[in-house]
Amino acid sequence: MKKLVLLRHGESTWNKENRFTGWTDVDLTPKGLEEAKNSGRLLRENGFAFDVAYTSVLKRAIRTLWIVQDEMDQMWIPVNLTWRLNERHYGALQGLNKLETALKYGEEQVLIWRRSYDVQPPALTPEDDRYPGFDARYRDLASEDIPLTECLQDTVARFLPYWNETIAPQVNSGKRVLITAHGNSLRALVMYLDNLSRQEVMELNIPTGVPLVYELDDGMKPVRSYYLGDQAKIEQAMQVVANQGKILPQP
Ligand SMILES: O=C(O)[C@H](O)COP(=O)(O)O
Repeated sequence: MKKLVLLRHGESTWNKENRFTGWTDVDLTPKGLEEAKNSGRLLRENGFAFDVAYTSVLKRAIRTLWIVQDEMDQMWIPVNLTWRLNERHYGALQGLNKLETALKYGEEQVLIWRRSYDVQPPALTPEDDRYPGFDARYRDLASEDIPLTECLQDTVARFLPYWNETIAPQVNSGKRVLITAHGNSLRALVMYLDNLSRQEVMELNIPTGVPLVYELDDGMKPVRSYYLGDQAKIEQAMQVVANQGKILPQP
């Protein structure tokens, strides 16, 4: 049986402030650091070990990986960083508070921006300070690969070739692979692995800092997938993610 572990980074400062983040390079909060440490501990206690790891070029995912490696005493494994695992680019929404955006544009519109498969959020202009083309880490990208905004379909389109050409062959050859990435880049992968419809993927919310284990057969088809940890708490954490763009009655 082939095994693959997916891990969304721990809570970031902008997760805590409920802001659309996308490619903004924010760091982990103390709670996020703790979630990363806990993930590493859970993986170690459950007998996991890795041969190779993949992550994005954003520090919340990179730091989560470092903490997991440290906790597992596996600082030595090869680590590959790729922009193709970055969070979905949230366009001109990046930096805005999700609740304030729902109050301004309506919950329905925010749900469409967050979870529809093929509706892009409003785009940045290339003059915007937030345009990734100004950032040294993307200087070798072709300009058509640098997003101004992305819907999930765009994220699937930039990530899947990397999965097929680089990560999947490693998993297929029996290497134990860890991917630390982001809510929506991981939704793109889960959609592909579990063959989810556009409708089904709308309901998929991945919590921060909880390892998601996939067991795959020889044809790379998932036989089973499960989160490691307290299942009731994980359900709650998924609901928290789902609720981020909702206008909820005050308790
Ligand atoms: O980029 C972000 O804001 C988050 O990492 C993911 O956000 P979402 O759950 O609102 O898509």
